[in-house]
Amino acid sequence: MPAVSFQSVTKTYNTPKGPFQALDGVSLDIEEGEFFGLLGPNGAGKTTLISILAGLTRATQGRVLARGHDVRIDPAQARRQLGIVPQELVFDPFFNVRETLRIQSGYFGVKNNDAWIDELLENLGLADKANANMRQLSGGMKRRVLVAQALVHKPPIIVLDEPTAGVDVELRQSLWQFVARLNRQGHTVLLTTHYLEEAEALCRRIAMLKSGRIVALDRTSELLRKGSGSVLHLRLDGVLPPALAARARVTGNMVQLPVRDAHDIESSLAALRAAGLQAQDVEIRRADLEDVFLHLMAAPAPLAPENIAV
Ligand SMILES: Nc1ncnc2c1ncn2[C@@H]1O[C@H](COP(=O)(O)OP(=O)(O)OP(=O)(O)O)[C@@H](O)[C@H]1O
Repeated sequence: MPAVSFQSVTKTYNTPKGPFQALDGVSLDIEEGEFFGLLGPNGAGKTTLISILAGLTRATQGRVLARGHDVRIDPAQARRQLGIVPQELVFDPFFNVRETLRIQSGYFGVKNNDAWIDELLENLGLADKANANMRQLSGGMKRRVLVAQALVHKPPIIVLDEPTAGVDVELRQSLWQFVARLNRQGHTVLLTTHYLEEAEALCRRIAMLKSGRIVALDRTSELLRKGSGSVLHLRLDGVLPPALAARARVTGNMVQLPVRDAHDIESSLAALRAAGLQAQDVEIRRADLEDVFLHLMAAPAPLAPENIAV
């Protein structure tokens, strides 16, 4: 049985301008014990998908199961399987950190949970803040409490929606160490992130969403292998010829050009010379997940579900 199963999930929001389809037939199984990444640009539908899993939003069509429990038919059991770290910081300002975690424990019917609460506080660098009032904490500290809150009932499935947005390097590292440890202990992890290097380092499989559809779903290593091979990095004063500009990523005078092989490198440099341009600081690097991501996001239309390599 998969840890999470999204089955032909569709979501249409009613907006003042009329219906808006945020998800269009998303099907996806996440296996028990997987570290799974959900990537996509702003507005792709990631949070909508997670909100449906969390029971906060209703799918217009389709089914979502958490360890076999339908989030619509059996919401309490489904919710118990999940520890969800939301994107937004929402708290009751009247409690301190320990009280906040005890209340959350009680909500899930977990009693005498102080040993685990202490372990969470320790691992998330919150031990000295246990008695601090929530409103006294910095944004980064509040985010740590959100993570602790999500984990307080030792959920088999941990869902992290952009957990490292606006978080310092120290917390990022300790958070990932802790989540990786929980994953090794058997917890399933579903992560959405804009930090592609995090997804590349942590996730065994990745789904990429674009305009509410899955445009890629594969092992991270396969996505990297199928990606554009290598990338030619160079500095250029001048305007790229149109044929190269169509496939290049340009930031100021830095140009990144996906290349397949030595011949492609040679012909790209020759095209620059022919245009009277002098490339400087030329370097060839292995394509990373960001290159694959940008390549897929630049594609004109998302793939129909039946054309996706699984
Ligand atoms: N309650 C809502 N009513 C109407 N439209 C909505 C609502 N919530 C989300 N949307 C729209 O649905 C689309 C998907 O939004 P969603 O928040 O799921 O994207 P996302 O991939 O999580 O983006 P981000 O990376 O910015 O968080 C967006 O176009 C968004 O504007």
